[in-house]
Amino acid sequence: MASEEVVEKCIENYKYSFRNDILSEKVAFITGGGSGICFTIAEIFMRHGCHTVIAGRKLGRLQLSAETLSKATGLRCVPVQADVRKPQDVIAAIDKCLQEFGRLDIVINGAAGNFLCPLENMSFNAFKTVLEIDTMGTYNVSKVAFDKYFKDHGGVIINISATLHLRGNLLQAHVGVAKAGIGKALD
Ligand SMILES: CC/C=C\C/C=C\C/C=C\C/C=C\C/C=C\C/C=C\C=C\C(=O)SCCNC(=O)CCNC(=O)[C@H](O)C(C)(C)COP(=O)(O)OP(=O)(O)OC[C@H]1O[C@@H](n2cnc3c(N)ncnc32)[C@H](O)[C@@H]1OP(=O)(O)O
Ligand SMILES: NC(=O)C1=CN([C@@H]2O[C@H](COP(=O)(O)OP(=O)(O)OC[C@H]3O[C@@H](n4cnc5c(N)ncnc54)[C@H](OP(=O)(O)O)[C@@H]3O)[C@@H](O)[C@H]2O)C=CC1
Repeated sequence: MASEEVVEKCIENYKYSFRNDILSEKVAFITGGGSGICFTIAEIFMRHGCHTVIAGRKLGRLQLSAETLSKATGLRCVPVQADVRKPQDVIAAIDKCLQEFGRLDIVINGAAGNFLCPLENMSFNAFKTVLEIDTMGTYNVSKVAFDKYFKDHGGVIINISATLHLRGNLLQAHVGVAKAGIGKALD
């Protein structure tokens, strides 16, 4: 692990609002599950009986997060390196999930990119990068999950959006556009 990496922490004294086995033996594929909000989504799913695959670009952090999650919950968490902008990575990652668990029930599209930048200073590539991660990444993962498993077995896709696109938002026009694409086109 690189020394600057933040070690994600699980919830202390987790209190159940739903039955603790409500996701028993289900499998969730969670992009962005190595950190932040989606790490905690993975944790809560696991506390309710769900095995998980967490996907992102930084394998070291994913491995550490998977160990932390499995230790806290007693469930399996498989870390997979994949850049959601690259269809071949996504195909390999969903294949890995199906090899490990033989099923897929839930996809969480949480991988995202953001930085604060006025539009007047933003490069072509900066704007494109955020759209490719958030919007195209969501499409890529959803398409592969559907083609490889959901088409025949059904399943649930949850896309993590934001409220940035509902009104104008200073310094985050790129993310507003990307999240609007998720909200309007893919829901
Ligand atoms: C929430 C804002 C996030 C960070 C800002 C920091 C502090 C926040 C302070 C206050 C917050 C205030 C309000 C927030 C309110 C609401 C938030 C709502 C929604 C949040 C949505 C989120 O998605 S949060 C998740 C954030 N997490 C991440 O972004 C992690 C992953 N990010 C990355 O990997 C990189 O940041 C990346 C998105 C740039 C992608 O990496 P990579 O593919 O390696 O790309 P690069 O080659 O590095 O860059 C590609 C082009 O983008 C240009 N670039 C990169 N950073 C900046 C920058 N800071 N400003 C301007 N341009 C930037 C880069 O130069 C490249 O362009 P070129 O033309 O040079 O090629
Ligand atoms: N934080 C906030 O205030 C808000 C967040 N959101 C949304 O919630 C979700 C989680 O955000 P948050 O927890 O803050 O962010 P984090 O920065 O902790 O998480 C972003 C995750 O996305 C992964 N990721 C980024 N780019 C790629 C890529 N190209 N391929 C695969 N994985 C990638 C990162 O992993 P890695 O670096 O390993 O690739 C990281 O784990 C996002 O969808 C965000 O837009 C919505 C509203 C507000």
